[in-house]
Amino acid sequence: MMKLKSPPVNSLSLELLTEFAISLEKLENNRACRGVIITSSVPKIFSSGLDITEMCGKSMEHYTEFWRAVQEIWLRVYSSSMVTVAAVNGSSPAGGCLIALSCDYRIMAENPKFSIGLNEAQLGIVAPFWFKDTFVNVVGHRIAERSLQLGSLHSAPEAHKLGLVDELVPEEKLMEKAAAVMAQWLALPDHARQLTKTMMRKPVVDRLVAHREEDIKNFVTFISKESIQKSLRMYMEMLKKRKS
Ligand SMILES: CCCCCCCC/C=C\CC(=O)SCCNC(=O)CCNC(=O)[C@H](O)C(C)(C)COP(=O)(O)OP(=O)(O)OC[C@H]1O[C@@H](n2cnc3c(N)ncnc32)[C@H](O)[C@@H]1OP(=O)(O)O
Repeated sequence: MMKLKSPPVNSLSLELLTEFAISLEKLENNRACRGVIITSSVPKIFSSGLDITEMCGKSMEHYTEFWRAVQEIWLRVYSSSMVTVAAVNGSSPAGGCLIALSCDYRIMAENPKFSIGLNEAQLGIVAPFWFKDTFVNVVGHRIAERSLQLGSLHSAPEAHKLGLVDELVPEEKLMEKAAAVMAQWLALPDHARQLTKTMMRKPVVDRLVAHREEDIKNFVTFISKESIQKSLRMYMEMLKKRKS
């Protein structure tokens, strides 16, 4: 099991992304480990997505390093040879949702206050093509298009209805259910499951691998624009005001 543990809201900072990638690599290289459940140790939050402070007021070099780390975590989770189950025990916007979408199966706590989705448009930013591809592969084109354009965050019941999460369970049953799903997936021979997963996901993975440097350049150019920096600053202020 891998628990995201970076209070208060599991923002995906460069540090957390790097630790996460190293842990996944260790598990991937351990032949005895055939599956991983990804969850959070922060109450009510799975992950608040990318750490916005990593994308605000920093140097081009920093944005480059940060975006490479975001790409890396997606590549590792999406193309993992292990069975990956997301036990979504709280809200999971944007980058948090991407991690869940990249797993083989998503179980979410049945709490209507928890929300999940790719809300980038609400921040005035655009979800990159590989976020979009991952989303389309889970929910289909029409639902992804509407949800992405509106930057929708869906409540847990709505997310289940849309197919964004596979199952809802009472919060206290989440880990038990995740373990049961894992056992079900692990009952199959690894090689058949792994080859099938690769066949289904390879085109999307290959697309980023082929355009990785271009994608980094696009991100750095986009995020460095003063208009985008202003949108992100305003969004952070809104988050802080909402609190007070
Ligand atoms: C051409 C290529 C273009 C590429 C463009 C870029 C694509 C970028 C892709 C992905 C983007 C992202 O992932 S952006 C992150 C989006 N995340 C969100 O919108 C979530 C924002 N947060 C919330 O809605 C809430 O915080 C919460 C629901 C997650 C939790 O609510 P709660 O009430 O429990 O907590 P607070 O809101 O009080 O937050 C506590 C504390 O954390 C700070 N915070 C929250 N989220 C983030 C974040 N994502 N990054 C950094 N900091 C965050 C919040 O401001 C509070 O800070 P203070 O205690 O200092 O006030």
